[in-house]
Amino acid sequence: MRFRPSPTMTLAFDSSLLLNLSTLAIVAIVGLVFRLTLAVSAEYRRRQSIRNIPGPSSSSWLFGNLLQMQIPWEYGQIDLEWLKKYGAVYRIKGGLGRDRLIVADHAAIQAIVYGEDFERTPAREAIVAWLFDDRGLMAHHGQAHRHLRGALNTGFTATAVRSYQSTFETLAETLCTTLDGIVSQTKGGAVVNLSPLLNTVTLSAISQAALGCPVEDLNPALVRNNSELLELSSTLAAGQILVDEILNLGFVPKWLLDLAIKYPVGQALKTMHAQRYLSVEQGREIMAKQLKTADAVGSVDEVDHVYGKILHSEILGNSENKISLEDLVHQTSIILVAGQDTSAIMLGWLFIALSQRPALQDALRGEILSQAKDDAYDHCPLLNAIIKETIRLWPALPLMFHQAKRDTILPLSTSFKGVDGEEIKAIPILKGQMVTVSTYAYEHLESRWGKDADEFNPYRWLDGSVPQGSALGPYANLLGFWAGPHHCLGWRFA
Ligand code: HEM
Repeated sequence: MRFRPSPTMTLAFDSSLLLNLSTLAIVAIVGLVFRLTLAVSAEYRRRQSIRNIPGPSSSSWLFGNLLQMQIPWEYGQIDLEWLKKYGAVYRIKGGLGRDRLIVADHAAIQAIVYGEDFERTPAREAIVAWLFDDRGLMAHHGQAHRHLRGALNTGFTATAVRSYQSTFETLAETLCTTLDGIVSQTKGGAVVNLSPLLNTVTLSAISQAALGCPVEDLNPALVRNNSELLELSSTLAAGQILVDEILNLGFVPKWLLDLAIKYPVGQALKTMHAQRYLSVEQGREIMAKQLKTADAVGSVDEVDHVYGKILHSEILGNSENKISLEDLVHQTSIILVAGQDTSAIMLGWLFIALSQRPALQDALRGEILSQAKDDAYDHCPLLNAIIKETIRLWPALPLMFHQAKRDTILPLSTSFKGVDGEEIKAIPILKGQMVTVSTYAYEHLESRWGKDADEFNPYRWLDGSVPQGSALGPYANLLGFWAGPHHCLGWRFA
C-alpha cells in the first residue's frame, strides 16, 4: 500500500536535528584529532627508541627513502649500497614521515619470523585479503592457518611432488622443441626472449600439476587477468607506495577495505577483484569435473596433481586435517599468483647466469646428460648448487614488510656501533614500529657467505664453505622461499 499524507498533516523543520548533526560532526572531528595526536606522539616515541641506529637521510616527508628502495633503477642496487655502508641493520625514512628499520641480521630475522611479536604491515595484510580473500591460506593465522596448511600440504609433500615429475618433463620437452624450432630457422644461432616462454611453461605447470586442469581449459579471461595482475605487481608506482603508507597508518577499518574490493575503483583494485572472482569460479569448475570421475580413483597415489591429491585424500578419508571443498576452491588464486611468476622469474635469472658462463653451462649439460632419466634431479649436485645460488642471489620478494605487535627487544647476531659510537647489542622496539626484512641484503651478507657474497658462485655449495645450522628458510637455509609458519608451501614443487 502506498503512503498517502493525510489532509491534516503539516511538515515542520526540527532544528534540534541540525544541532544533533553538528554535535556528531564535532565529536567525530575531536575523535579524529585525538587519534591523530596519539598516533603522532606514538611515532615520536618510536623514533626516539631507534634514533641511535644509523641510516641514510631523506628530504622527502611524503616518501622518505621508499622510492629509492622500492623503485630502484636496478634490482637490489640500493639494498647493497646501504648494506655495505650501514651494516645488517639500519634506519630509513618511510612514507608520511615515519621511521623504518631495515633488517638483514640472522637473529633479528629469526625473532621476526618465529616469534609472536611481529605481524605483516596493514598494507600487506590488505593486499592479501583483496587478492586471495579471507579464505585464502595467506589470510589465515595461528591454529586456523596450521589446520588449512596441513590439509593443503597433502599435495606438496616430497612424495606427492615426485608424482608430478612426468608433467614437468613433458613441459620441459615441449619448451626444448620450441627453442630447437626457433634456432633451426636461423644459421648461426638465435637471440630468443625466454621470458614469455618461461611464463607460458610455468603457467602450464601450475595449471596441470597443481590445479589438475590442462592450461588450454583455463578460462581465457582468468589467464588474461592473471598476466595483467603480474604486470601490475612488477611495475610499482609512487602512487601505490603512498596508498600503502596510508593503509599502514592502521586507520582504515576492515569494512572499508572489504567495500573497496567489492566495488573497486582504479585499475589495480579492478584487476584484483576480477582475479579473486574468476579464480574461485575456475576452482569450482575444476572441482566439479574432478568429482565426476572421483569414483574411478582408488588411491591418492593414482592422482598426479595437487588439487586431486587433496580432494581424494578427503574423499578416501586419509586426511587428518579436514578441508571443505569450498575452502580448497578458494586457494586457486594464491596457487596461480604465488606459483607462476615467482618460478618464471627464478628460471629467468638462472638462464641469465648460465648464458654469461659458457664453461658452467657445459659442465651442467655434461652432468645432466650423464644421468639416467629417473631420479636425475637428486643425482645432479651441480644443478642443485646452481638452483640454490640463483635463489640466494635473486630472491623473488627482496623486501618483507612487518610491524611490531607489541613493545619488544630485537636480538642481534652481530652487534654494531650506534650514531653516538656506543655498541648496540639488541634493539628496543615499540609497538607499531615498522620493520622490513631485506631478504636481498641477508643473502648478500659477507659475514654469512664470505667475501665473494655478491658473486654467482654455485661451487660454494659443493666445497663445504656454506655455513650450516640455525636454519631460517625451508630450503638450504635460504630466505627466497621465506621462513616460519608462512614460508612457501610450494617450494618443493618450484
Ligand atoms: C621459485 C619459485 C617460488 C618462490 C621464490 C616462492 C616464494 C614464496 C615466498 C617468498 C612466499 C612468502 C610470501 C609472503 O609471506 O608474503 C611464498 C608463499 C607461498 N607460496 Fe611460494 N614461491 C615459489 C613457488 C611457489 C609455487 C610453485 C607454489 C604452488 C604451486 C607456491 C605456493 C605458495 C603459497 C600457497 C604460499 C603461501 C604460504 C602461507 O601463507 O602459508 N609457491 N612463496
